[in-house]
Amino acid sequence: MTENPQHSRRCVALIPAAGVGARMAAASPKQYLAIAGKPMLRHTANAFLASPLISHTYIVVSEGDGYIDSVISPDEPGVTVLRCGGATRMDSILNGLRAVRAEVADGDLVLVHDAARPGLTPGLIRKLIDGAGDAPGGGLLALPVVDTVKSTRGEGLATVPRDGLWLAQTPQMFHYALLLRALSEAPDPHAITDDASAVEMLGLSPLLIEGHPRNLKVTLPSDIRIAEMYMAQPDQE
Ligand SMILES: Nc1ccn([C@@H]2O[C@H](COP(=O)(O)OP(=O)(O)OP(=O)(O)O)[C@@H](O)[C@H]2O)c(=O)n1
Ligand SMILES: C[C@](O)(CO)[C@H](O)COP(=O)(O)O
Repeated sequence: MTENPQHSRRCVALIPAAGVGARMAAASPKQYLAIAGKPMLRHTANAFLASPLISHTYIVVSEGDGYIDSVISPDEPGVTVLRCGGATRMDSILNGLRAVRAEVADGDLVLVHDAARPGLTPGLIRKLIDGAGDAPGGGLLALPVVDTVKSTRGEGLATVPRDGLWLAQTPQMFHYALLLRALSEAPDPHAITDDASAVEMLGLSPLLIEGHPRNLKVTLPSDIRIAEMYMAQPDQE
């Protein structure tokens, strides 16, 4: 039973999981690497399946993906695998949005979340929906920058003032119609690395909701042990 008493709109998850994990340089795509005894993607899907706020979860994988059926059983309730992954993360998300057009209403909230962020919890999902579910520009989990930021973009080394700087996480949550429009109209979708950027290009300002370090994106081999440490502390947030 999905908890949704005060809204007619539903909340659905869309997990882009069609990457190759080049920076991880593993034998399989990183979303299938074992973390605390389970494939990374299983942890990520479980966070949404355990949330009473999420009506359905869609997972976008590459057309020739040979791993997914051993992680998500084809008849598993509450989750649908879409074999429409694209050349980039944004292509995969846009393909996924178009694939579910008949099942998702324009006013439904879509929570786009990286398969590579297995530390997500139902508590963080609720925090995002409660904090930004009614915001016209949607919202995303993010962490304020706590280190000094250096830049080598210009001549020599420069320090970038860190006040007001945040590191974007996912889920990034928007009404279905807005996100579909933003990604479809983005002038150069391959130049943007997150969904909020496309929404910002429409002149909207998604709300930043403080996430948690456990929700890190597992990108490099050194991230695996960090993720496993957090997996050992279930539902810390
Ligand atoms: N064409 C792509 C590229 C990425 N992703 C997904 O987007 C998420 C975040 O991307 P990233 O961490 O960059 O994953 P990869 O692209 O696999 O990693 P790399 O850049 O190291 O190859 C991941 O869950 C990844 O599976 C996707 O669905 N389709
Ligand atoms: C969407 C994201 O996780 C927000 O930080 C990030 O932009 C993904 O970047 P990647 O290069 O596709 O991993």
